[in-house]
Amino acid sequence: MTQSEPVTSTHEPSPGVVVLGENQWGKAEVRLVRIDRSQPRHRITDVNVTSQLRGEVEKAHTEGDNSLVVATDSQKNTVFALAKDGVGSPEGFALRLGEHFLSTYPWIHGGRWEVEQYTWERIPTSLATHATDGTHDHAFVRGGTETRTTVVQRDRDEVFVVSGLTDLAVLKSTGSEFHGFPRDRFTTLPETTDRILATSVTSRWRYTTTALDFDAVFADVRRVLLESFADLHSLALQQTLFHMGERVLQAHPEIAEVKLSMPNLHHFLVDLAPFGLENPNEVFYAADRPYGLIEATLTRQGTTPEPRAWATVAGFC
Ligand SMILES: O=c1[nH]c(=O)c2[nH]c(=O)[nH]c2[nH]1
Repeated sequence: MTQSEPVTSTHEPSPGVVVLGENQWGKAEVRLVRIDRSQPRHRITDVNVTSQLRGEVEKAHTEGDNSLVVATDSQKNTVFALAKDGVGSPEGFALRLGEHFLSTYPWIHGGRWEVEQYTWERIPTSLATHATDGTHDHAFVRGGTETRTTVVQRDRDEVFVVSGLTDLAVLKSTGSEFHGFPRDRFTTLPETTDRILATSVTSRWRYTTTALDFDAVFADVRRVLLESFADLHSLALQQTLFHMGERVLQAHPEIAEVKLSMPNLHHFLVDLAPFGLENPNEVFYAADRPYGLIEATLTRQGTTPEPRAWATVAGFC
């Protein structure tokens, strides 16, 4: 082909029939807040719910036949209606949504339900009328940046549950080294035996059963992640990441795989020498970008991978 030939004229009509592949539909990010006011001491549940269904709906795509399409608006309404009886754990709520849709509609064979949960803590108070433990009965403050997550997927009777957390910000002011790495003509990073180690942990783990107290397991996995981050004298963020994931698998047989994504949030020592000042690891510039990005999947040896559980969970290797 020469440059003067029109490109479109060289194209043959595409052979073959176009068929619909994997598809799902639903309502994304239904922001649901439920207040349990059965006691004077209220309890708040604050979640972001995405419901998506999978079923025999080719004709909706190919012919505009909506007779089998459970409207995304109905899915949103179902999220609110099921919350009337309480939300419970994110995993429990997602499993209930799945059971509701599959038992209501015979042609729906599966789906995906994602729940993010935000934490609220009670505000301290000195009001004797409110306080049972020095905290308010119905006034809350958002707790940190951290979010609890779950993605439940169902394919008929098969259930996959991948839970986790995002944006768990942690920092060690010492107990971290990084040296021994290869040097070439572009290497400028000094070796260090004492640096700040800071990261924002995103982790997801795959459960092998649904017969769990999901809230209790989540709380313990979070504890293990924090303790293992703190405990290890780190020679690299990679070593810290592996230690954290290993401890989770050791503590929780009901978890088959752990994925971790941890940015290395660099803290650079500021050169105060121009001002005639020493800086013995005290004053740092906290850079927000670029950052190192360390990611890994950990499993027990011999574990059968389950790619379907992870297929719609983005952002990990
Ligand atoms: O813990 C670290 N791991 C690396 O791979 C790396 N690379 C780098 O420049 N600093 C660090 N720190």
